[in-house]
Amino acid sequence: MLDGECNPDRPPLPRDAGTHRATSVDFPVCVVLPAGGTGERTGLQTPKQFWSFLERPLISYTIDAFERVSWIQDVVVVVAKENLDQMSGIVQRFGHRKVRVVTGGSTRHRSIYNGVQALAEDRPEVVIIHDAVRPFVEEDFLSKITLAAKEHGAAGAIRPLVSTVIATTSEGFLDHSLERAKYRASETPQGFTYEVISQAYQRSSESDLEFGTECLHLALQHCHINAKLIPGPPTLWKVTYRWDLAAAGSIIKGGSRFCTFVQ
Ligand SMILES: Nc1ccn([C@@H]2O[C@H](COP(=O)(O)OP(=O)(O)OP(=O)(O)O)[C@@H](O)[C@H]2O)c(=O)n1
Ligand SMILES: O=C(CO)[C@H](O)[C@H](O)COP(=O)(O)O
Repeated sequence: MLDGECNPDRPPLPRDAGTHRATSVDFPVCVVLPAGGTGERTGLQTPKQFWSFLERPLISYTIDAFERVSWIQDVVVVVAKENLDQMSGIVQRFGHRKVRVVTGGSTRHRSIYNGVQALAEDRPEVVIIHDAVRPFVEEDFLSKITLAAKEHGAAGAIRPLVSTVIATTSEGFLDHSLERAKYRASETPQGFTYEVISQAYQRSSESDLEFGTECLHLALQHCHINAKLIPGPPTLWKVTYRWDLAAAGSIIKGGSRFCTFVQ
């Protein structure tokens, strides 16, 4: 069994033990973009991935960020059943040529699992998972995540926490607080060998799929893979609230000048 494969009975390898570190992506890579959510936290009717800026929906900008990368083969976009026609229309209208559209599930994990299953015949070396509502990801960072995923089995973007995380009692009082310097926010893109992500999902329980929020955790829990964590740029942030839609619109309309400002 090679490093990066999923063996739940094996203790994790020491990092970098006996592995060959590639410096460019010269193996098959596919992408899963979960876009099956409703965007409840925006308080808007239209799911955020379908909001348009300069007459183009947000999801199309995200797809474009991946289609521009020559070493990415296929992009599986996962959408809710009721948005399948709309998504197919977007693919046609904006000429997306690497995209396959598949039906999502009731939670983010279930949607991603459907996307991973859609790649069963391709069996790419690495699968990148990236929230459809993080449109500003760049090739340089995708390449870091992909190479680390191939080497370690799993890799993910992290950012410093902006606030301290505290636990509350059921009565709404402080229970305890975490030491902020020890923790990071987990973001996307994340990368996995196909073997790891498919096994991790196959071994997931209904409870994992219903309540879990972290693919890297599934790889740890079910495949004993400690993901390599790579600090990412602030532009990876996830469009979550209405305010974030306004910020995304400013970046898109302001072009690269704004991106340079927020780096
Ligand atoms: N059943 C679901 C739920 C979420 N997602 C996707 O997972 C990504 C990150 O999730 P989040 O920001 O939570 O999106 P929503 O679930 O749409 O937002 P909210 O939680 O506010 O409803 C989004 O691209 C979203 O479309 C998905 O593919 N399938
Ligand atoms: O970046 C992530 C790391 O796993 C996910 O985007 C995040 O966990 C999504 O969670 P939610 O759908 O609850 O916002």
